[in-house]
Amino acid sequence: MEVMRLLEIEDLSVSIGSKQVLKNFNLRINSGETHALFGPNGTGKTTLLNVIAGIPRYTIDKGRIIFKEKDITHMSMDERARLGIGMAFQRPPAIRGLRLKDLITIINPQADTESILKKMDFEAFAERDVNRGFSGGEVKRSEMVQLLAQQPDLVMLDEPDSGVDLENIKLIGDAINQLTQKDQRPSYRTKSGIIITHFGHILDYMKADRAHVMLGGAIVCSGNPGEILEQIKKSGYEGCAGCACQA
Ligand SMILES: Nc1ncnc2c1ncn2[C@@H]1O[C@H](COP(=O)(O)OP(=O)(O)OP(=O)(O)O)[C@@H](O)[C@H]1O
Repeated sequence: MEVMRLLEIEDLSVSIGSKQVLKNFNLRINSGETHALFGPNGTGKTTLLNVIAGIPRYTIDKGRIIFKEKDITHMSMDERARLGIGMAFQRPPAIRGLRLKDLITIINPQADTESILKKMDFEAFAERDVNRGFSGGEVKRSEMVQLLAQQPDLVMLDEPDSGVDLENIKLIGDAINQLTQKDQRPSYRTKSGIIITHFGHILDYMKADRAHVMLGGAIVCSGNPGEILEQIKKSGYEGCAGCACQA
């Protein structure tokens, strides 16, 4: 079967202010694959996801982002979302005056709001302003609710497990598996994901096909998620840079 390249990042260098964050960054994600991203604080993981989503505060110094065979490097966030890119942010803002159930309808007028809220055990939040006064774990579920409404082809999650309790992490893991079609046979899957996680807790509840270690704004090691986590625990991120994994 032919493998379809969903996302291809080619030799991407990105700065914010005077700081270069991503350096000659390369990554390819095929349709149906879910990748985990590890790396120390400040190494550029969030920057990578923000740049793929199209947040405009960054300067692209060189390189290209190709999504569904289109060069999206300079496309607006809206256009990227319409093309099928969705993201759950690490610290999304509260939106005063917009109820969560109305945001779901804006995201997708055809969305089955009731069943999405039920799936995330979030019915009680439907009438509340988006993320306003939500606890850290509730914000994560609110982000998942929005992604379930959007059903993106590439779902990007920035630390979906941080601050989430043991029961809700299972709900979030189930939702990620649904979004990335892990209930289907691998050859039938078309949806893909990128998940940033520090400790890998979410990986006990969802399936990732591949993982990468980022260091200094580039990928230094790639391979099986479980094996890479073990390697990081054993020899640290720097140890991964010198390991035998395929970079
Ligand atoms: N507005 C800004 N001005 C200057 N530097 C910035 C700005 N925003 C981000 N940075 C820097 O860019 C670098 C990469 O940040 P980024 O948030 O991508 O890292 P990260 O790998 O996601 O870290 P963490 O694991 O802590 O979330 C950091 O050193 C950060 O301080």
